[in-house]
Amino acid sequence: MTSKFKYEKLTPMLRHYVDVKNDFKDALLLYRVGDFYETFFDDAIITAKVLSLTLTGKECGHVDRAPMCGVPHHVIDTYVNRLVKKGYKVALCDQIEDPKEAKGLVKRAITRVITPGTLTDIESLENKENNYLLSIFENEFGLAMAYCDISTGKLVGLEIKTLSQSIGKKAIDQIEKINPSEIVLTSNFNNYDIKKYLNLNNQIFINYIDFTTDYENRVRTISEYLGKDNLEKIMDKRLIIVALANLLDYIYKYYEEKLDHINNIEVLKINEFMEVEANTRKNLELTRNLSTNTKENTLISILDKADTVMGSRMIHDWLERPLIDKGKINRRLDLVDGFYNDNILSRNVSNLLDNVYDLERILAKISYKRANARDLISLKNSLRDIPKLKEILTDSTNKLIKNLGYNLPDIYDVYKLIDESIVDEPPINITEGGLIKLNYDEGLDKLKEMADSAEDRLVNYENEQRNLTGIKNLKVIYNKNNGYSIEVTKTNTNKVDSSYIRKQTLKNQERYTTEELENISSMILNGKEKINQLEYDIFNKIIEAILDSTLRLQSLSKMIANIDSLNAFAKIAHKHSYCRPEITEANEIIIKDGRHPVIEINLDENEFIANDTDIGQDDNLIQIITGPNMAGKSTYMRQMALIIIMAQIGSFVPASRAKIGICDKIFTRIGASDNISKGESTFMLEMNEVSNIIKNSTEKSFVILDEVGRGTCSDDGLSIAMALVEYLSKHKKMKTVFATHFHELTVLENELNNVRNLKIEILEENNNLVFLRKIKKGKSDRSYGIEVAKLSGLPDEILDNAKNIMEKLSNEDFFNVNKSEEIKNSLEDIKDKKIKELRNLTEKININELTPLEAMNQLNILIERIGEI
Ligand SMILES: Nc1ncnc2c1ncn2[C@@H]1O[C@H](COP(=O)(O)OP(=O)(O)OP(=O)(O)O)[C@@H](O)[C@H]1O
Repeated sequence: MTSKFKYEKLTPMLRHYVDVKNDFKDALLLYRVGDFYETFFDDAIITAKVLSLTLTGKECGHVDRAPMCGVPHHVIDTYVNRLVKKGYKVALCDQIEDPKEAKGLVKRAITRVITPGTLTDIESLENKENNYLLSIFENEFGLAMAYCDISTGKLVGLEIKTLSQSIGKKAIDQIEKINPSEIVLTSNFNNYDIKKYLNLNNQIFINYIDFTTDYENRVRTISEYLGKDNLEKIMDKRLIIVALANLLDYIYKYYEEKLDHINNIEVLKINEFMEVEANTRKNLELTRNLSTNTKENTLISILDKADTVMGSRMIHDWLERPLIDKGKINRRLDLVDGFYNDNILSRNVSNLLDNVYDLERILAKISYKRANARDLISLKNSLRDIPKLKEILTDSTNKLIKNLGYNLPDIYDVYKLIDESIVDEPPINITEGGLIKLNYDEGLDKLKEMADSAEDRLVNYENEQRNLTGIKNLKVIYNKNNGYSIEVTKTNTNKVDSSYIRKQTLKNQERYTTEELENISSMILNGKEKINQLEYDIFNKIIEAILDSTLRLQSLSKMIANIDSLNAFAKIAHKHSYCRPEITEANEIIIKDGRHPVIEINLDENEFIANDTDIGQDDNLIQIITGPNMAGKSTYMRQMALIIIMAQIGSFVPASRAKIGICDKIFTRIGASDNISKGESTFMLEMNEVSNIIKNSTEKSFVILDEVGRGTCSDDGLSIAMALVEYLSKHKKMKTVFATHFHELTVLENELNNVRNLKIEILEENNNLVFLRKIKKGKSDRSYGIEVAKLSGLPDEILDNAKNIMEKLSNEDFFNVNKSEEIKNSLEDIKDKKIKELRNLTEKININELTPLEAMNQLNILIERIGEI
């Protein structure tokens, strides 16, 4: 508040506003006044600007009016979401007593504080992804994370215990996987790598909370909010206890009541999943496309064919964490197989799931008491077909599918409760009646009967008054401010009865009331008020009853997500002709007719050329791929990695046969996107990544190296690449594919027994290249860079000159003469050619035939051409 407004002189309401604001200085304060949420002073200026609203003013006890802006209460969620998405924290201050009963200023208090991680409005959230609030805690023993999606109730804890120098990197990989919208850190948090990462990713909202050394207090917090069973699960994980307690404290700072749907902590052991580091996830375009940063043309866009949003979120989860346990992978594959082999079942399951809404988020909404009757109807519709789903699954001849059906919890009672109580098309508002069906509550039915008879009385009374006065157009009307009145046109006022009491005079009408009308109207209005209140009470009881079934509903939504995800994998397997991979614990990857799942669907049928892979045995651990630019080297290497990941999340794969030896980690060193903003040069980044691969890979890892060594001059690059392959061959046993334009590397096949050469074939036809895209054993002779550059439309002059220079470079004598002299000569050649062209041009100009304008244009052209020499 600017100093020109003195606190003492403000009106009582604005003084209270300022008091509340002082406790929530970092938030925009929206303050309920009647049917509006209003905001004042500096917050009003910001809010008006961000939301493009009109900035007005309010009398405030000073000469100047206080800056003010407001939004209607029924659309508050939309406005709050917009503010939060722009990076603001918003505090809502509500009226907590009925204004009619208030003596003096209506009591108000903060009821919600909304930040990106605590957003719960279903409409504003990306429904196929979780919206996580993440808490990180680190001490000398390691680092822990606890994260929660308040809009679904998913709560996870994990610990990272590793060498302190690599803890930051590992934590950043997890942050990228979790993709939180908000992070809670303790005030003493000082991990340099993470802080640097968060600074660069400034779209993540950061909150600092006080650090407490009182460990017992942290334990008590968990016990209070999650109960003893959850506490027991993590009793030996002290780091998670602190991170989780901090998270719960933050969540419950603004939710007074216990949130029933946040009731279970899942402990994630990160070494039970395949390690795919952040840059590899990016390079392989698992969930984000490298060029547009959207989901378009990513692996998730292929895999996510779930019918429910819960299924979509589960597929996302699976893709973030591929499995490494053969049994677990096969359990998923067996079920996908079950759906794959029963097309009718798969289609029927899909049709039934299509009617299921976001059960997790509806349940969460019910839990934090923000559900309306329409949400209950969505819940009812989602539950309607569950018995049918159970039936078709248990009817399956496949035992595993049968079990999926048996395990589905029986939830018909919740369906029945909503079906019997809530009208089919209820209003959004839950305080104005019209929610509860007839015959559900005897008391409510009686009140409604009485209200109906009062309404009948009103109709009769209106007729009686018309007869009594002889005024044919006399009407009994109702409006919100004045209640019921008898309305008579001005021309008829002389006919009204003497018992009529004048209430309101309008331009053409006069409005009256009578003792009788007052009686009837109070019967109706009191009746309505009582009905609304009773309906609201009944609605809340229904909510409580549904909340009693929280655990069953949560287990149902998990199972639905699971069934949906497995069935989605079966559907895509059919659609794109994938095969079931054989999972082994051996070290080899054998793929027959493998395809790149994303590139193939962007091409016409059969246009994608399938290729085989055989890697991992003692004699073919390292494969050096040479071939022209554009031939398909990167595509081939990426497709191998994607097929491995797909197999390990339990999906069928784009191939006609695949034997996948489980990989513990996948690393890629692809391309060189500059990282100057992070203070690293392209070459430095390349070397850092290679060094990280060498340090962290095991014999179970799969590594892609794409053109390592190209970030520096060719002699240095080649030397590094060669030394690297030699080192990998002698000291490391991971499966490595290395695409390169250093053809000299292919000599290593003869020298090292685990190195094999592969090439991608092309045809040269009439001076043109035909890409065959077929991988073969052997080495390629040239890169055909100039021919490929020709396809890009580079000017002929450059291409011709490049050929010229290349010929000279390949001439052995070239190294004996001064290189710069050679290049200078070649540049002189170009200069001569240009002078010749200029002379030709001037010879063609006939000055006598040119208009002054044409002469000017010619002059311009000549000046430009001379400038090029
Ligand atoms: N097997 C294939 N079948 C059909 N088209 C393919 C195949 N492989 C690659 N392509 C097409 O060729 C394009 C170039 O492939 P890719 O980027 O893999 O070539 P590259 O050899 O790595 O090239 P460079 O050496 O220039 O990086 C791809 O974008 C794709 O459209």
